[in-house]
Amino acid sequence: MRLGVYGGSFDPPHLGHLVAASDACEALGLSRLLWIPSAVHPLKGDRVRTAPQLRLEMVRAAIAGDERFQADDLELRRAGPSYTVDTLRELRARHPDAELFLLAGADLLHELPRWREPDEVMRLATLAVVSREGDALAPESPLPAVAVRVARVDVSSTEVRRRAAAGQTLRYLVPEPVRALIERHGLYGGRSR
Ligand SMILES: Nc1ncnc2c1ncn2[C@@H]1O[C@H](COP(=O)(O)OP(=O)(O)OP(=O)(O)O)[C@@H](O)[C@H]1O
Ligand SMILES: O=C(O)c1ccc[n+]([C@@H]2O[C@H](COP(=O)([O-])O)[C@@H](O)[C@H]2O)c1
Repeated sequence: MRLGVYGGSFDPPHLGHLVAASDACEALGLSRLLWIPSAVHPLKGDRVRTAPQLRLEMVRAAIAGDERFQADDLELRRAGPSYTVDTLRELRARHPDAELFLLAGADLLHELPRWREPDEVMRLATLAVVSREGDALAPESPLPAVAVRVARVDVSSTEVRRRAAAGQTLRYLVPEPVRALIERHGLYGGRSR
């Protein structure tokens, strides 16, 4: 089985994540893609404010109905920072025969050497670097990785949070059930519609 691993803060999940995940599934021929919200981000730490359980709930709402996608709370069940190497070890133990693909945006490529045990991360999984159409070609990377071309959807969680705080609509940037959760819980300090 070719198993994809998509980790992130997902604060909140948005259409950019969904299009990238869907295109990567097709391009890599994945049987399944696990969406894994981080509990404590190893580098951002407490800067991710929204409660992990709520981010998990938003991920579940975002991917509902797509049988290729599955949310996994394994990082939420672990204490301490959510190191990717620990996640991959756990998945390797759970699926000894699976080939693991770690999806990462091109923006993560330069910070990867600062991750915990980057060599082990690269041994446990094939790094699949998601780059969007129109991106400048990635600078020469010393890391072995496959490049996955995905459609460009220029949305970020930062932009969604900014709009929510400003009371602007989030329609068409996040899936409708995610928008409803943001509204219901009054997330990001605004009255988004
Ligand atoms: N619009 C997008 N298209 C494709 N991939 C994306 C997009 N936005 C984020 N990603 C990728 O999704 C993964 C998880 O990202 P994350 O949850 O931090 O979202 P983000 O939008 O980058 O958040 P923030 O704006 O808070 O930094 C990362 O690998 C990131 O590169
Ligand atoms: O393992 C590490 O040291 C490490 C350091 C930084 C980020 N990560 C993981 O990278 C994924 C994407 O992070 P981000 O910054 O896009 O939210 C997320 O699953 C993080 O837990 C992992």
